[in-house]
Amino acid sequence: MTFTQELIEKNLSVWQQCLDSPFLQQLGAGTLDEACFKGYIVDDSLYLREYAKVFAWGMTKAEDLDAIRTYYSLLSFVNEGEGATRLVYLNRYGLDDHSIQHLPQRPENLAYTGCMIKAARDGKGAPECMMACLPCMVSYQWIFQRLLQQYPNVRETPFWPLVRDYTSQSYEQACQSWLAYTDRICQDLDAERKAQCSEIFRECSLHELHFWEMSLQPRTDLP
Ligand SMILES: Cc1ncc(CN)c(N)n1
Repeated sequence: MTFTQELIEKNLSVWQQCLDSPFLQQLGAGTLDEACFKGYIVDDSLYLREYAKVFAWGMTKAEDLDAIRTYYSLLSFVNEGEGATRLVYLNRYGLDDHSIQHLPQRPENLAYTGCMIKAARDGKGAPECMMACLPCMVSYQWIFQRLLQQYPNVRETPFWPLVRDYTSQSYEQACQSWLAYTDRICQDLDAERKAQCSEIFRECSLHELHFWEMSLQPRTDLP
């Protein structure tokens, strides 16, 4: 078993709780209150802005071009894929990127991005940076593939563009290459550093769960 397979295995129960969260179950069934979804889209757009900063810290510590290429591919996926989908939803709700920038991240969101940025800023290098950003990318692939199996009719709901982003073959391939890169850079780490990496991955998986739980409440500061 590779290091990342071990990490995923250890955190599957948390990812399963994400999948079982009322927000995602209602999203799959198409019954989710759109006010909650709107709040999620706003918080997630703010989250993705902060997510980019994780790689800014990672870049300052990069020791080779492989690290920079991997950060770049993650960032461009987030910007061109996820960011674009969120913008379509923001527009549907009469909002845009500019009009939400002054809004605060809700506490669970802020705690998550703070944790990722700290891991990349205070960590020794690429392994810590990848640990902070992988649960975000890979848990969504795991969760949304299962959600689509459970609720094939999600295709007929307003939430399909979001689900489609994380269930495409190209997303799966991208996740596989980010995982393979992470396994390569972690293979010679000593036990202590592997344990620290594992802890970052765990914390970020738990933050994912808290983000889904937070999203069941609508934001109260949107027009
Ligand atoms: C909070 C969160 N976690 C994960 C993803 C998927 N990259 C996201 N957009 N937002």
